[in-house]
Amino acid sequence: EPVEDKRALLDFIDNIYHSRKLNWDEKTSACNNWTGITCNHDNSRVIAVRLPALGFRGSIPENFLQISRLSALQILSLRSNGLGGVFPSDLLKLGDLMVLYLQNNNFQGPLPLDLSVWKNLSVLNLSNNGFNGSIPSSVSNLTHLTALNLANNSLSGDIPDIDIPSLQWLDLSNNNLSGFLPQSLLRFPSSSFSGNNVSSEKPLPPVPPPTAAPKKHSSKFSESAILAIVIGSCAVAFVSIALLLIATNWKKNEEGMSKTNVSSQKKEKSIKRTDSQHRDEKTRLVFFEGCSLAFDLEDLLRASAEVLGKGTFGTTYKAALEDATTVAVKRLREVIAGRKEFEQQMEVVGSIRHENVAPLRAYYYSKDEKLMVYDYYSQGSVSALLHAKRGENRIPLDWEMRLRIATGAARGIAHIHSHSGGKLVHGNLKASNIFLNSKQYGCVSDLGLATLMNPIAPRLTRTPGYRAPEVTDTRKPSQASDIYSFGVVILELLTGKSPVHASGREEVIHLVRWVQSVVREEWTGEVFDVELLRYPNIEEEMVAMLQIGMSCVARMPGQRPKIGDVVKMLEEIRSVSAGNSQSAGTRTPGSTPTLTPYVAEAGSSLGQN
Ligand SMILES: Nc1ncnc2c1ncn2[C@@H]1O[C@H](COP(=O)(O)OP(=O)(O)OP(=O)(O)O)[C@@H](O)[C@H]1O
Repeated sequence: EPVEDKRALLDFIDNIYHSRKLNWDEKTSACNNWTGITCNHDNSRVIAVRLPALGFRGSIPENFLQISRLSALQILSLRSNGLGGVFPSDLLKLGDLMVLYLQNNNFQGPLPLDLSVWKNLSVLNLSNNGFNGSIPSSVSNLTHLTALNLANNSLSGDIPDIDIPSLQWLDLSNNNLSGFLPQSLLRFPSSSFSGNNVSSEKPLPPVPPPTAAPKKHSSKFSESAILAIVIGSCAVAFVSIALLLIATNWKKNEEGMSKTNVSSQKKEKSIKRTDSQHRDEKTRLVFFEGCSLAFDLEDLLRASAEVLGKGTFGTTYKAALEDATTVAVKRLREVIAGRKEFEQQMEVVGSIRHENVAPLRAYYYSKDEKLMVYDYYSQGSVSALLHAKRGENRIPLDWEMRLRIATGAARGIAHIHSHSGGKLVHGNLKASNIFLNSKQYGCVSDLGLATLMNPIAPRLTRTPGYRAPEVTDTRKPSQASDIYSFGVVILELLTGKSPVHASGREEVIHLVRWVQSVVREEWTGEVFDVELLRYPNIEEEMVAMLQIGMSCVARMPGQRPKIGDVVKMLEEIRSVSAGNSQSAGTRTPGSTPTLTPYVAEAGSSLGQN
């Protein structure tokens, strides 16, 4: 047990107001039981203290770090608390510190003049406080710094020449800084300095791009590329520790246990000591794009991880990263694929960049844990947008939006279907896997997992109604079955009904069969969502979309259109009607396009049911 470290922590917590209770008890093991505490491999020292958003008030007790107490600390997070007072000078005793998060507090006064004690510091985030005075020039002595965030303070004066080649992420915005930008900082985007009075106009020779800059896009992953990205730009040890801890933490939460996984701590230690050849399998967190550098995932996830829902393939969590970014982390269950196959598939999925496909940002694979990290879509999925109950902050989806959702999603699917030599299949299309991109077009997510999963086990949780009739537990999804599932989504957008839903008479209705039978009875108008009836002159467009949806759900895979044709047909809906827009208001009754071919097909497929 790290007796002195434990004492220091208890002194700290006893002398500061905090609104959230901690389970720190003198009699229990700090290394194994205490929230927010991580120890080294033999539990002799505390190496990380993460206490975000605990409702601390007041200033950090002075001198709580007497000689040698907590001196092995590498990670300290006290972010998002109400801590005030001047910069806690005790922290300058922590010579091993690598990550310091004090953002979102009420600290005041100047920054310490001499920062050079932090010779290993990699991430420093002091943003959103009330620090004033100038930025100490000793910042340049932090030669291992990769991320520096001093945004939203009251810092003034000139910006010092922070010539640190390892620095990849810098934010000094919204202070009172002035003067000229030093040459060493011209490589950072202007947003790093916005909200100040600094000028970069001084004529200066151009600076070559930094050699240690993160690789922005990486679609091909050699071992060394993965390492370069992860170690070079992301402070790998922290992120991997973080993931290990999230993993154990989530497990803990689920199992109601509160035991820290000591063996993973041992692994974490070995990760830091070893190089690529000896990399433990648990270090494999792979980012697909230059990652945000202050990415202390564990710290942030633990503060605000929230379950978004359970799906076929696992549970998805919402997690806040660094204050502004939020990600969705999908924790996969029932993966039957081996490591190699899994990684290969992730590489394929992660290399897809298209505005209508939700980008996979990172993944993590270990024997016990498989995670996928996506952007978080705050508007929620199309399923949520369509089916949320009235009053639940629901914005009704107007017709334009439904058209954009269908068109965008179809373009995304077309991109997926053209990938990998035309062999890639989405495999899990449904409204809860379609989101809105920044242009408010549909954007498909969650692709390419079907081949990695146990086809039998997830049956219980599979959302019914989207699966093409030919897809069975032994027959894997195909591009044609994607088209069927997408057809169901189109029908869902048109009818506002879930693919399988209870009718008033407690009867289960299958959307596809219901639409087919209504159309066959020539009551076409009855299928459309009542919410759409308030928009004038859209019947023609709705009927055109219904025809597309119905062709996609044809019973025989060979009869379904290819996605390229679906995209074209969807795009034509608008361009045709845009051309007609003048006459639309004076359209004569009876000019609605006929449904005859689809009625015939619907009839025959119903017959086969
Ligand atoms: N990136 C994201 N942003 C916002 N919400 C998301 C994100 N990814 C998933 N969700 C939501 O979280 C919930 C759970 O998603 P998840 O993908 O785990 O299950 P699902 O979509 O219901 O089923 P499946 O596992 O078959 O995809 C769903 O409501 C989904 O819309």
